[in-house]
Amino acid sequence: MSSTGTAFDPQTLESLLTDGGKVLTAPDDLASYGCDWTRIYEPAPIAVVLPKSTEEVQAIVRFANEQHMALVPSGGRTGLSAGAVAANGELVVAFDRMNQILDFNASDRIVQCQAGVVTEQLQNFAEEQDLYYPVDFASAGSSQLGGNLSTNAGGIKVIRYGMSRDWVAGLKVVTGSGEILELNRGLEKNNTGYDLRQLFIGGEGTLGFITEATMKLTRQPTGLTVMVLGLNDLTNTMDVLQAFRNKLDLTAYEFFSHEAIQHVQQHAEVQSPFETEAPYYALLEFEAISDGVLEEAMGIFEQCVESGWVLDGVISQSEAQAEKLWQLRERISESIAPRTPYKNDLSVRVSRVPEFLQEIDSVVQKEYPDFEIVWFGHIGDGNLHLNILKPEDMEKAEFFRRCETVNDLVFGIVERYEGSVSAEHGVGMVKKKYLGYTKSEAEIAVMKGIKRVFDPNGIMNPGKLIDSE
Ligand SMILES: O=C(O)CC[C@@H](O)C(=O)O
Ligand SMILES: [Zn+2]
Repeated sequence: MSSTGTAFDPQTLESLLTDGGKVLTAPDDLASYGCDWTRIYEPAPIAVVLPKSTEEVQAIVRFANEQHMALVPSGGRTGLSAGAVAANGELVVAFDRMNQILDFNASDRIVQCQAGVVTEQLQNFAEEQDLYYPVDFASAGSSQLGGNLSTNAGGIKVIRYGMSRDWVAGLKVVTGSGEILELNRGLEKNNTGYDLRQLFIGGEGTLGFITEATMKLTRQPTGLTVMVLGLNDLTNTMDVLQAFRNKLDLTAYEFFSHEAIQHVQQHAEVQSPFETEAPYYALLEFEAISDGVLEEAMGIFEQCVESGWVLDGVISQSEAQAEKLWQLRERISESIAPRTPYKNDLSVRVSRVPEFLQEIDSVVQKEYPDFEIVWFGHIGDGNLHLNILKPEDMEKAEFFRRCETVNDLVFGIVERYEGSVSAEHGVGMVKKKYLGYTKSEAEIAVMKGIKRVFDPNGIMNPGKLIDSE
């Protein structure tokens, strides 16, 4: 289903919004609410509806079923796989007005949020309670919880804290058939059969929409200290990771190329970490809870230099310095955005990263001799972001066509290494046709069966993740 079956009347829809939600139809609103950060597809929604409550979402879903109308959920619109793009006359359900923190329980250490709560809002709330919400990424200032959960967002602290999924104590959802389900209700232990909450996390809104989430919080980290190391070889990154990981609990282990830093520096005032120029860099973070931990870290650093893996390094002496060093990594994506990058978000098991990296790198060097390649990623989780930048004088369509001709080679390697074609960005429209490189036919058939149970009329975010038939 791609568009409304009968003539759509915004007023009829608005009359169902009894808690103060509203409907927008102005061209500017359609353009901004109908797309995400992918910019591949032209937004073309029929309207945008901004509900205020779960009951209003339920009314919208029931209305859409009656009208045979497709719905697309919209959060902070920071997605990179076109999971929240409305390009086919759909009704966008935007969660901006469902942005309340509803409840907090200090002894359970859980906080109940509406789906439109912004990641940073939750992080700040946790801090006010002297606690910590550890899922973090560069788009934390605009991404919303509902979108984070629908894509099971990861980010820069996964090595220590896991993905969004690991922090969900409960969910309230409206299914595609218009039922409200309350899943898990904040329980730590609940072995009563299928955990339906997990289907909605990473489900990209194809089964139903998350309207509320009860999130776990943890203790705040102390003495976070950042090291940036210059490396002379891609594969040394893993030797360095192992050396540090054997002795320290890292809270992050990221890597990026010299080209990535150059883009950040052209885009913003961010200093080089040190004078020695290195082809690749690793950024690692740990809690320096004592002088002993710092000494240990310095000792490992020296060993890495002696082994010839590390060319130079810097360690933060204050929170402000740590934040500056993080900018080198966190601002990469925004700095290359104007070059309309073709994105790959690949993962393999950590032990297989060195070989995998080398194979992918040699295919990429051979197949894209005239394109600029930017490597970076959460390498401590086996997650690589490979961005191919569009030459300024090439048409967008021609550029994407050329990049797609190499996909079978790249994803063929991913398949051989039993990796994933989408580590943390979801599938959406962009990666849908490549799902078979990571999931078997039997798995995809089961997914389609599940979709039919929750969304019998196929109105929930159609065309994303899997096809209904
Ligand atoms: O732009 C990208 O390819 C990655 C974006 C984000 O996941 C990051 O790690 O910065
Ligand atoms: Zn990432």
